[in-house]
Amino acid sequence: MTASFAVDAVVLDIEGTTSATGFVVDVLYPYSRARFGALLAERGGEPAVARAIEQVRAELGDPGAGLDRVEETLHGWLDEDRKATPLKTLQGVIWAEGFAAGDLVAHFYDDVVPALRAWHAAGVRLYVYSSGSVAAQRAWFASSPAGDLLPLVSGLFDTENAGAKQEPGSYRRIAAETGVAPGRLLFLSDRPGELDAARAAGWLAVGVRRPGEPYFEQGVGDHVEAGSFDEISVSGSGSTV
Ligand SMILES: CSCCC(=O)C(=O)COP(=O)(O)O
Ligand SMILES: [Mg+2]
Repeated sequence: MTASFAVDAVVLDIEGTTSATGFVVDVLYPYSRARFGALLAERGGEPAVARAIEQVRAELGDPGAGLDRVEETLHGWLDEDRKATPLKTLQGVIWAEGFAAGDLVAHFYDDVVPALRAWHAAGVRLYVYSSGSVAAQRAWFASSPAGDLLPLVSGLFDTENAGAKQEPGSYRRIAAETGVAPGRLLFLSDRPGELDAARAAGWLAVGVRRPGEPYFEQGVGDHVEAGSFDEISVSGSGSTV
């Protein structure tokens, strides 16, 4: 069954939606875990790293926490898969360098890249909204197995520049930033709480429910659902794909 939408823009979640959670957890997380210690010890003077360290200390309620405690906290958040902004910032720094070095290549489900190309060709703008930092998103889309997908993407949003993904205010902020009316924005995500927040902000939303993903069994609540991007038809300025 295909779900059809007339919209000006599609906003994409990454993990569980365009890409496999298993890849993120099994490949990207260990890559960052092995490098946090050196990043904190050697590059604490860089603005993004310094800000993230301060944010971890603030979360701990301990402004004097040493770097060992900061690193231990990051590892604990990784174990919990907590989408904490400073964790994501530091992962983004590490992953961007891993992608640039050719150590990492992003994962996209097979149905995703053809759909993104078709929607973009139909005049629909594409945005990303992920808990992964903007730096991580940029590197991810630039390093797909199908080549650089960034030319397809009009903008990138994360929990730092837009806010938490389960808050309707974040979606209002993104709508204002893109200049697209809420009813002409379609959000694709695997998480019901995110879909609820987008809908509360007046957006259209589709729950992407892929077998094997962590949220597959739970489902997407009362949202329209799709098993892949092949089941989503989007019409932009003229054509339908
Ligand atoms: C390239 S972003 C890496 C994935 C990640 O760390 C993450 O937290 C993704 O979460 P999402 O909001 O896309 O489900
Ligand atoms: Mg997700």
